[in-house]
Amino acid sequence: MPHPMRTRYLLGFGLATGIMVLVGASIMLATQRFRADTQWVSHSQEVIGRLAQIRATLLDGISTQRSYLLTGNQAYRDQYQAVRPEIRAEVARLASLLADNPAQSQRASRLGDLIDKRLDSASEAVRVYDDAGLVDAQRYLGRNRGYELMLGIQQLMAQMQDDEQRLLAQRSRDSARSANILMVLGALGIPLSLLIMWAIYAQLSREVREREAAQAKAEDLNQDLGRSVSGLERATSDLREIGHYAGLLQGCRHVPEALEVTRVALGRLLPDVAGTVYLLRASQDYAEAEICWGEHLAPAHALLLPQECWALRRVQPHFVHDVHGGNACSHLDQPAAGVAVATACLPLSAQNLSLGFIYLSAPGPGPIARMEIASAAAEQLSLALGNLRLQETLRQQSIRDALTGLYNRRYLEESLPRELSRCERRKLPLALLMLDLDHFKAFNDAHGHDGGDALLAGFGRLLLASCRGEDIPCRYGGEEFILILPEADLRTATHRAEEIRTALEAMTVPHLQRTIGGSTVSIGIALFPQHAGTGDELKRMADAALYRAKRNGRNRVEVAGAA
Ligand SMILES: Nc1nc2c(ncn2[C@@H]2O[C@H](COP(=O)(O)OP(=O)(O)OP(=O)(O)O)[C@@H](O)[C@H]2O)c(=O)[nH]1
Repeated sequence: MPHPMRTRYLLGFGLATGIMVLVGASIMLATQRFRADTQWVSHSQEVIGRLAQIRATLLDGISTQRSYLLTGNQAYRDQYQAVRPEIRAEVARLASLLADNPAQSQRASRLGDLIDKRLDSASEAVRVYDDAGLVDAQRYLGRNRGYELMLGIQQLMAQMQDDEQRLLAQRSRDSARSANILMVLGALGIPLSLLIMWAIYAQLSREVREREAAQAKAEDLNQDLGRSVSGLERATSDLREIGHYAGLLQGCRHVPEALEVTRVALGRLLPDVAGTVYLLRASQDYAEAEICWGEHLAPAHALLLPQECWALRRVQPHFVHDVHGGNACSHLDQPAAGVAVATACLPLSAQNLSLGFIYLSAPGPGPIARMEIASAAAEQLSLALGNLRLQETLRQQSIRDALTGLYNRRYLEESLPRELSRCERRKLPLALLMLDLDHFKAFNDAHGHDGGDALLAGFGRLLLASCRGEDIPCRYGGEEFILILPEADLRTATHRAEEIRTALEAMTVPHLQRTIGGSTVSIGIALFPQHAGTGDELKRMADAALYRAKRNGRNRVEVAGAA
């Protein structure tokens, strides 16, 4: 809490407490005063009561004395005798009650004297009656001042009573005023202190609410910050992953390796997302699923036409939040009803050439999270695939003969020793076929150099078509070719050579709106290790066999050392 605010609250509490203490003290004083006033009221009432009692006792005593004088009944005499001490005691009590009021006290003293005198007179009448009888007693009564004394007593008592009545009225007023003060103090002071307390409480509550709101806001900000920090951490880790992935892609030597690296990287970056990489064939007529990870809720066809995918058609990412909602690519199979599936197709392209796309799917409805990272990965993969294609093209250009598509002589010189040592290690044979088109000069002369090229290209296609994966067909130079058949024995090699020879006989190639053909080939075969142990020797032996085939009439197959 800020310092000025705390001071204000302390002042407020101090004020409220002060008012409460003041009100409490005032109420206490007012109560005491009220009690005192009330006691004075009772006191006055008691004085008035005592006066009435004294009057009644005195009259009773006089009346009893007269009854005795009239009847002579001793009982009246005894009763009268008892009245005097009783009255004296009452007058003494009255005097002690009025001790604090000098005027009334003086009157009480005078009253006592007058009553004494009046009772003395009455007692004297009794004595005369006892001594001389009723007539003397009546005479005495007629002479003495009993009546005046009684009148004086009555007047004095009336004065005292009036004075006490006045005091009573005064004290009642004081008492009422005290009660009013009490009421006012209670009615104003307590609500005022309660009001101050309530104001402080309201202010405190408001501040508590404001502080809670500020705290909640701070917590929200904290959470936002936490989210930002974890987002940043995630982004940093994603960048690291993407960087690592790009580095691995750069190191890949061929496409399958790049695809495997992609499978692992995207599987880690998008853990709940299934994916497939499709690559377009070189002819661009079909896209084929090359590698996949996870389980697609909306499976896609393994082979599809480019127009079946929106991403391939528009060369733009295509996102679908729920395949049931429309706009899904037609290469997708519909998932079960009620199962929402989100999909994304991210195109792969490099050097303005469409290479394929990445298909991703996840439980929907979408969008699939972290698509920016998938797009970054797709870009990296596009670059890598573009580079690998370029490298492959360059490599092919460096090892292939442009006219026939066969391996060139340089590749032959590199691969023949390698294949020989591989077969040697595995104790397997290797056949080398040397092939030379017959009368090619005459063919050139008949159909022109372009016609000769068309025949060479056609023969290249024929050789490639007849080869297995491990065979190495090469254009050795001009119209001369070498075919390496690893693991082939004499029988296989001869059979393959015959197949090629007969196939060429039947082969025609289109040239200048007509077909030309009818060419033949002579083939010499040499076998490792049967005929030679090195590549050069093997070529020499095959060349010798070829020479023999030419010499023996061409369009035939000869085996080294068979002459
Ligand atoms: N069109 C074309 N002709 C080529 C090419 N390379 C070599 N030649 C020709 O191939 C012919 C080879 O002729 P020769 O070596 O005399 O052999 P041949 O005519 O086939 O006769 P035999 O081998 O004895 O059957 C030459 O006329 C070369 O000019 C090429 O790339 N294209």
